Amino acid sequence: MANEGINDTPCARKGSITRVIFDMDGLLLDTEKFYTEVQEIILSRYNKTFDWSLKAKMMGKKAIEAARVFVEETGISDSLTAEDFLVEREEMLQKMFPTSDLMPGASRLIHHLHENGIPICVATGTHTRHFDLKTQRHSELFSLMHHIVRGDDPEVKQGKPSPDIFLAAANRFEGGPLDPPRILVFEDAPSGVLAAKKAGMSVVMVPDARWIARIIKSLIRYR
Ligand SMILES: O=P(O)(O)OC[C@H](O)CO
Ligand SMILES: [Mg+2]
Repeated sequence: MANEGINDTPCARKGSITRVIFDMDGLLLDTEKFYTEVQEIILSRYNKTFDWSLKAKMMGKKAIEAARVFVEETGISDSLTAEDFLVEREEMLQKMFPTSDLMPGASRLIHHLHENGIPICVATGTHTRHFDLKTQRHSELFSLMHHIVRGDDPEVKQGKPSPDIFLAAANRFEGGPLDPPRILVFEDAPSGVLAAKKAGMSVVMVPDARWIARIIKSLIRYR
């Protein structure tokens, strides 16, 4: 009777939810902390700090898109190109990604939906090589997905907040064209929420509690 539970949610007012799309980094896998750590290390070299507003602009994007935001927003693009930034962080990330843990509740929710016959998939901005490193300890869970769309998929011309990835993910479910509001997206990133809304889908944002704490602290500081 899982359908009743889903249909009761406020975001399903326009009709019952029939499909679910999951974001991956920071939503199913606790991998956003790796990007944060590496970017803090690199920025400290330039005596700059990595804050939530910059993090929010980078999350969910394709690697090169996020890299351009990083060097331009921090004003270091004269010293470090987006391409060199990617090369520099790669060595650190490659060691971290295979240790990726699941986010709390991710396994339970995926198993619940799968056992109740709700078609589920993943739409992640991450490219295939990083996807393979991040998921190598979680292949059983990801095998429950009907399909997985990654950032280097040819149909994903632009990363989030473009709706490309969610439209591609929706089209790959069986059963023909779907009514977008009846597709529920779970996202952690502001750009991902915007992408899902642009695709006309229902969306639940699950922000990382560690960033919420930082946002609240920064607000208190400026009161
Ligand atoms: O949040 P995702 O799964 O779209 O991943 C995007 C990047 O790889 C990390 O921000
Ligand atoms: Mg994410």
